[in-house]
Amino acid sequence: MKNGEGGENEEVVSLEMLRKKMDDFAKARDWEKYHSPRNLLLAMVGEVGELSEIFQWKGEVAKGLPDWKEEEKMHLGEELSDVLLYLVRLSDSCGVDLGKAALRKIELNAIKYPAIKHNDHCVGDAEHSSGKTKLNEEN
Ligand SMILES: Nc1ccn([C@H]2C[C@H](O)[C@@H](COP(=O)(O)OP(=O)(O)OP(=O)(O)O)O2)c(=O)n1
Repeated sequence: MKNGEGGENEEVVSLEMLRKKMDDFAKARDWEKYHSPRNLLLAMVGEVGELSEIFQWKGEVAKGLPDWKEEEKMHLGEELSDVLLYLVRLSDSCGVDLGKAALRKIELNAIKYPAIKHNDHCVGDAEHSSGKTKLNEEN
């Protein structure tokens, strides 16, 4: 079922749900011994490579990928999922609560990069404007 379609089988996907499913998956195959932090990191980087290959040589692509075939989007979803699942598993294997860590990081980002008031001509405090912020403003 697609997101937003409704229906009684629709579940909200949480990081905790993915963490538990990956744990069950590894236990059921006796793969816990292979799921060390280093192995999981390398596996995730490999999947980032596979994800990159999908975009390789295509040039810039429009947001929402309107020109892509359904099967290409399905493949993209699979590679994005591989990266996410290994990241979730890596975090678990390191004893890091990924959801909590990510929320905290968003708060830290907001302090480091204060929001710009709407209708302001000033693009932000020069002290806080990083190269990245300036690049985004130009796009
Ligand atoms: N030791 C392993 C092997 C696989 N997986 C899980 C996590 C990933 O979601 C997916 C990765 O499987 P593959 O290594 O078969 O990679 P792909 O699905 O990308 O297949 P391929 O590389 O053939 O395209 O399976 C895992 O948890 N632990």
